[in-house]
Amino acid sequence: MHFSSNVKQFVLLLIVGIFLLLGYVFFYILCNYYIIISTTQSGLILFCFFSRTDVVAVTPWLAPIVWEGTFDPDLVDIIYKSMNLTIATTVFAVGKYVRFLQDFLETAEKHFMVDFNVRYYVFTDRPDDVPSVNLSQGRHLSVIQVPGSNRWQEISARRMEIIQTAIERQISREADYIFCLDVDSKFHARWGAESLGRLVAVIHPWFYQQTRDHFTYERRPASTAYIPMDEGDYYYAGAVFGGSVEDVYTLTKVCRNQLEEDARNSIEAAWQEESHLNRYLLYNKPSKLLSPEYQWDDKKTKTKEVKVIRFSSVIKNYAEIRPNV
Ligand SMILES: CC(=O)N[C@H]1[C@@H](OP(=O)(O)OP(=O)(O)OC[C@H]2O[C@@H](n3ccc(=O)[nH]c3=O)[C@H](O)[C@@H]2O)O[C@H](CO)[C@H](O)[C@@H]1O
Ligand SMILES: [Mn+2]
Repeated sequence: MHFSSNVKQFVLLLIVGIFLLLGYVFFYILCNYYIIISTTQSGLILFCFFSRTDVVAVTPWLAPIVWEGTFDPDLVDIIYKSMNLTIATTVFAVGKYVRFLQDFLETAEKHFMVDFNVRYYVFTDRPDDVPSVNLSQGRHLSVIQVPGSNRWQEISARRMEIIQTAIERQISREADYIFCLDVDSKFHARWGAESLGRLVAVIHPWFYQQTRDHFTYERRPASTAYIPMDEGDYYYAGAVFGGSVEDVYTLTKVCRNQLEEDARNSIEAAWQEESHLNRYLLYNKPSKLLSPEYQWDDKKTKTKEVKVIRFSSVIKNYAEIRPNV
């Protein structure tokens, strides 16, 4: 009798122990892996991948921040490729910046939205100098002539107005999503459908480890791009923004109006359209953020969090390439 009550206690303890162990394993898996079960034409697929603990992968308003290791490229492709989407890509090559087009387009063909319908819209004052690059099936390129300027600040800032007009005239009928990118850049690795969202911005590579007081927002209240010292979420790069064509249309329209209002008041924001973009995104939160993997700078030494550089600005001689200094 005495012996059997000990056995009972032992068995009970064993069961509790097993449950605790299972709970621990379950909790560990929950915290460290994403497990996704998906039904596809070929049946049930189990996706299981390790999550990152060295970077923050979500904003305070619960928008994902896309880092390598926070998504499964195979799953993303299965979901998005069946939708037959078209992605517009705007790129400006005004004046001497046409020289960047070849590398930009050739590397985009290798890495940007591979197997999707892509429409490049190249805005330039030198249409004859646009290189002919072999495009894969489902990919198109339109050249749109725009005026030149003797001020780089104006070329950079006028992009908002020109993109807004191009969306109205053409892009809204031709694409579902849009990315607006700097031309002085190259793709190095996959940039796929994980980047798609309603309103998408990229965290600037020089500021992702900085606190808000170091952000180079426009600080003069006289500008419509003004952000007070105690506000701001991230410092976004002007070289990459995107989203649904509709949402990007609103963004470019608002930024364009604010740039024009500033011009009427003879004030130019510290970083032109980048300042206005930051102001817009403070009050219209992006639904997805891209990590600096999607906008690196070749001048910057790679940091340990950045496992893969997907797109980066090339090193350029500003004095030689820009129309003014
Ligand atoms: C990484 C990043 O966020 N870069 C931003 C930054 O410096 P950046 O040094 O990247 O500016 P930038 O010289 O690349 O100019 C921005 C873009 O404007 C176009 N362009 C410019 C000058 C010219 O003569 N011809 C021409 O076509 C071209 O597409 C270029 O990529 O500040 C700029 C001005 O505010 C923009 O906000 C850029 O996006
Ligand atoms: Mn640039």
